[in-house]
Amino acid sequence: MDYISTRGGAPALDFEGATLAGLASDGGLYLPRHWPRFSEGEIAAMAGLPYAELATRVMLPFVEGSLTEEELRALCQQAYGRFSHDAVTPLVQLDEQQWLLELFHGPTLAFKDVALQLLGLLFETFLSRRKSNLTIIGATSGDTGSAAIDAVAGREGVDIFMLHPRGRVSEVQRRQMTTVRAPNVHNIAIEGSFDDAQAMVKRMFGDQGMTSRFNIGAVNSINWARLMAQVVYYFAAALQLGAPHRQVAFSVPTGNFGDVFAGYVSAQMGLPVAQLIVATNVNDILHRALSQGDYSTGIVTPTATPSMDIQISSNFERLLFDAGGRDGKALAEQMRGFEASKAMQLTNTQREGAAGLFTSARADGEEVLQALRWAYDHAGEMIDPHTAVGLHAARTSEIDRAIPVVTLATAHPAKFPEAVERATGIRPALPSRVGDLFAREEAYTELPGEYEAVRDFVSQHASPAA
Ligand SMILES: Cc1ncc(COP(=O)(O)O)c(C=O)c1O
Ligand SMILES: N[C@@H](CCOP(=O)(O)O)C(=O)O
Repeated sequence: MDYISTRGGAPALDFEGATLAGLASDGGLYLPRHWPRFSEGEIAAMAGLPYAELATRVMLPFVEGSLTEEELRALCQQAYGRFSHDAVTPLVQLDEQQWLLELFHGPTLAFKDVALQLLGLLFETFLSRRKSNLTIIGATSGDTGSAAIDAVAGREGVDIFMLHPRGRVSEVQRRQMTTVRAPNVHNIAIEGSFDDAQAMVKRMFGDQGMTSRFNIGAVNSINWARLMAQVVYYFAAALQLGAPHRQVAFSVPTGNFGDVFAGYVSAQMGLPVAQLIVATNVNDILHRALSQGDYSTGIVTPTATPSMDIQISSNFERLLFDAGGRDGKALAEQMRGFEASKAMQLTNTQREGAAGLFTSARADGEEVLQALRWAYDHAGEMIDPHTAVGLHAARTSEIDRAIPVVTLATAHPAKFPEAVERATGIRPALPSRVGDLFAREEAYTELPGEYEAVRDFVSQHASPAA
């Protein structure tokens, strides 16, 4: 399988190359040249498989040429062996139509672990083959940071520099990053929003002064391997609910558009996905883009769902490319316009391509609290506020009653105790597996929201390319 850039100007790479490259050299994002498709019989044969085996079957076509089936299986068994639930991503029923897919049973309590536990192992495998090293530069609104740090802390040949927007992540999220003491982990709090941090990360991939000295790599969902691993749990959920013989809809709390794009990929692979609901908080650029074609940014508003306080959604570019006819040159032009004006209109082809599968909804602060309360009062489930954005969208969307609707439960409620307590009156306790988080000492560097400051810090602390 080879991978092409959404902007048409970078060389095609194999899976190993795309995983280590992170972002394409033309500023685009890598995607498989074509979507592998399973037959109905092949999907039916996946029912009941243990998660690591299902992951092996679903991801195998994507890693062809870079990993053997046995190698992939061994990595999946190792990655998913660290989850605290045997099912890895268990499904919970809320009422006749509504379901939750719990994605927070990994080491750092958010859905990011599902992909990042595997990505850490993929890096290790590929770097040892190449006798090479990697300088990871990442941006986080709270959850990617801790999951990536957990996945690579102490690993040979990898340095990680993780930028978070100062004061805009929850205390649990911050501590999960800043209390990890390993010489290869560098936490940086910058002034500004997640979007500012993400823009600096992308700029570093295009900075020749940096790329000539360091092997820059990505752990954000700009890295294709992240999305590939997230496709698996759509299969896991749909198979339990009767796929391939029954359609299933998903509601996905959305920020950077990575998780919901993984759902789109599952549909391209043959999973009977009836609908993907893109659920946003008041930072609703994606809701406006999908409902009106208007992709124009505003000021990022801080909310009780900080991980989704994002306006520039990296992976939306992947959808615009695929649903818009895979015209890299035209998309590069469109993205250049967007980068200059921070606004663009979707073309008719892009809107029609997306409309087949995607709908969208937006939840304000009060609606988030109401959804949290409903889950607790009605089904006895304590959910986190991001999940509540998804649940609000699921319950207010018009979907045939015969189709189950699965909301992705993207984080453990104890990561956001204030919002949960406000809605339910109960403060959720941290699971014992995160240990003495509040007793540990924190360490991080504060930098202004200026690219040059971050670049100089990375230059001083990273290991030169090997
Ligand atoms: C808890 C939580 N929910 C939802 C999201 C949104 O996911 P995505 O960025 O893949 O759209 C994030 C951050 O990405 C998150 O951390
Ligand atoms: N919500 C994310 C933002 C980064 O998204 P990613 O999926 O592209 O890594 C976070 O928690 O950091």
